[in-house]
Amino acid sequence: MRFDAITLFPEIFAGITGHGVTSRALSQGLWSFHAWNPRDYTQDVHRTVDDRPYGGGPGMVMMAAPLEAAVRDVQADRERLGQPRGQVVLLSPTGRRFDQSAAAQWIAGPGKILVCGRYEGVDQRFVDRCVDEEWSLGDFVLSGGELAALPMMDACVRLLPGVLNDDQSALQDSFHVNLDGLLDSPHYTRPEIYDGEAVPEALLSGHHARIARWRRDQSLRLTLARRPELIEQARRDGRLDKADEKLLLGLQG
Ligand SMILES: NC(=O)c1ccc(N[C@@H]2CC[C@@H](O)C2)nc1
Repeated sequence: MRFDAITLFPEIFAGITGHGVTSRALSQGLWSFHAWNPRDYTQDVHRTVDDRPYGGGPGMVMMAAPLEAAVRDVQADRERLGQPRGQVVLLSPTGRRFDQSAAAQWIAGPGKILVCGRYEGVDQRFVDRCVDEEWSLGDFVLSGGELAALPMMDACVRLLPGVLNDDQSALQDSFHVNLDGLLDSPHYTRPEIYDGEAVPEALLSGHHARIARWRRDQSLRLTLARRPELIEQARRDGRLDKADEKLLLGLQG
């Protein structure tokens, strides 16, 4: 999977290219990353990438020309390497909401070209001419598209075969956040007694079926309390078994 980022601050991407499982996966060739700075595609001595908004208003807007020139260079680079084109994505609060199923869809494709805006936004003519999709991390405003692109890239890379091996954090079900779309159960590690607080006895039993049942019950309780709609979704998808339904019946009364 190849990710390209059009960004004024390539160093931000060190957050995933330089640390942790995503960094190791990069060095193993499980994915690739290239940053392209619009400032490198300016013609003037001041390397201008932004200007004041027509119609007035606060702040600055990113100009179309440097952004388009960068996107065209990415596409030419992919073509030169015989790689598929890849969709141009603008990170924006007005975009479609990213989630785990979006990550699963993204990794099925050739890899996105992520346009990371700064200031108040980007010239609409660039959007009309070059952008295929707009995606949002959530209903909030960030200082730059990079801060939405990073988590999306991380969620995708973790799903690639070979990135998370079996004994790392629980294998991700490709459709939902944690094991089959329920919220994760609580985690504990040494010491067994922490400031007088013990680890739940089930987890010390060494009885795998009992441990799995305890974790499942914890997930169901937490999901019912915080995200009941995920219970409904699991029920519709037929992912709740009889023991699950029995527990839920007891909780919901
Ligand atoms: N919720 C999000 O995913 C999101 C994405 C981008 C963003 N800010 C950038 C800065 C200027 C404009 O290009 C958009 N804020 C929020």
